[in-house]
Amino acid sequence: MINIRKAAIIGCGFVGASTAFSLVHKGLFSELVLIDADQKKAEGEAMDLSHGRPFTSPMHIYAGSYDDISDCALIIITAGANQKPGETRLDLVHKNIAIFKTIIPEITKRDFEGILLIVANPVDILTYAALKLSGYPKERVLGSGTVLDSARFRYLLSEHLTVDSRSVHAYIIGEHGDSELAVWSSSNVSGISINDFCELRGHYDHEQAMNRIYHTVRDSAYEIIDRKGATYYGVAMAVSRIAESIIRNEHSVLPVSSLLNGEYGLRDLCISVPTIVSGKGAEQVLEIPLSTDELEKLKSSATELKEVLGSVI
Ligand SMILES: NC(=O)C1=CN([C@@H]2O[C@H](COP(=O)(O)OP(=O)(O)OC[C@H]3O[C@@H](n4cnc5c(N)ncnc54)[C@H](O)[C@@H]3O)[C@@H](O)[C@H]2O)C=CC1
Ligand SMILES: CC(=O)C(=O)O
Repeated sequence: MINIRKAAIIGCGFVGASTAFSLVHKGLFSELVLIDADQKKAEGEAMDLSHGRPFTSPMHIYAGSYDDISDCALIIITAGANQKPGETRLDLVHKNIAIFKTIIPEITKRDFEGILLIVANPVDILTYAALKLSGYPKERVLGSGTVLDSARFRYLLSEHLTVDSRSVHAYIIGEHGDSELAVWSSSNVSGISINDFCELRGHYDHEQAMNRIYHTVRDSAYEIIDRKGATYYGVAMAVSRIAESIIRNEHSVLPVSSLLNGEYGLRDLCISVPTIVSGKGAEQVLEIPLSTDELEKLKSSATELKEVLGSVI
């Protein structure tokens, strides 16, 4: 039986703890299980978060074990090494696949019937690994993908254009990593194409602005890691947004990472493209219109991921 009000977070480091904090504020769940290889860390986070309970909706937060997860509606996996300055996400693959090989069998041993949401990096590779290791139907395993990157993109566009970022509709797709791409061809502000809106706001040097914004988005994690050692607040908010769409069965379109089955001419890998996210998980991958150049970039991003998959799975 699934308890729709119950979730677990596996990995209570910077990202796991910040995700828990964000979920507490959303009030989506009434029970949150925290699991970490370092049990004391999970206990400390559960205590700290619980002390804020008088200020939020009632929620039982505790450090638990895998025996507590079987009735969860959602399990979020943030366990794994993070990037050190100069490391790419793909550099983490061997360490974090080894960690997933211990975590996923613990989950499948229990009668878990909910959704697995992967956040640890490299998220596209680990989402694929979780799918294969679990044997779950493809909808039930998704990665946070480029939801964070797309939020960074919308934020930077909103700053450039002095407009509310919620009115900016634009996606980063592909790998959550160095080969990701911006879908400029359909980017718009409330239906007005991005270049037209730029001109409305007095910006005419499209090429230069597009290059600057794309590179800033793509390199955001490196810039943050260089300054404070890790990124966690942005991703925590992205993850709780995905959780919200799952738990409230919202059918929101979010660029999560999930298994492609021929869409965009790609198959047998997990990569981010706009997807309907509902109580079923990654319910339907959408094929949005792409320019020839964007489709080529998506395919080359997929080729990079396939090469890594070939070396580890
Ligand atoms: N997808 C995304 O957009 C983002 C992903 N990340 C990724 O999230 C992951 C976590 O990052 P941080 O929280 O900064 O790292 P961290 O080092 O602060 O936390 C990792 C936690 O995982 C735990 N852990 C390790 N092995 C475990 C196991 N077998 N079972 C349970 N817990 C285990 C550790 O004890 C630690 O508490 C990294 O892979 C990082 O690259 C980080 C930011 C954004
Ligand atoms: C670390 C990471 O994946 C990010 O902040 O995008």
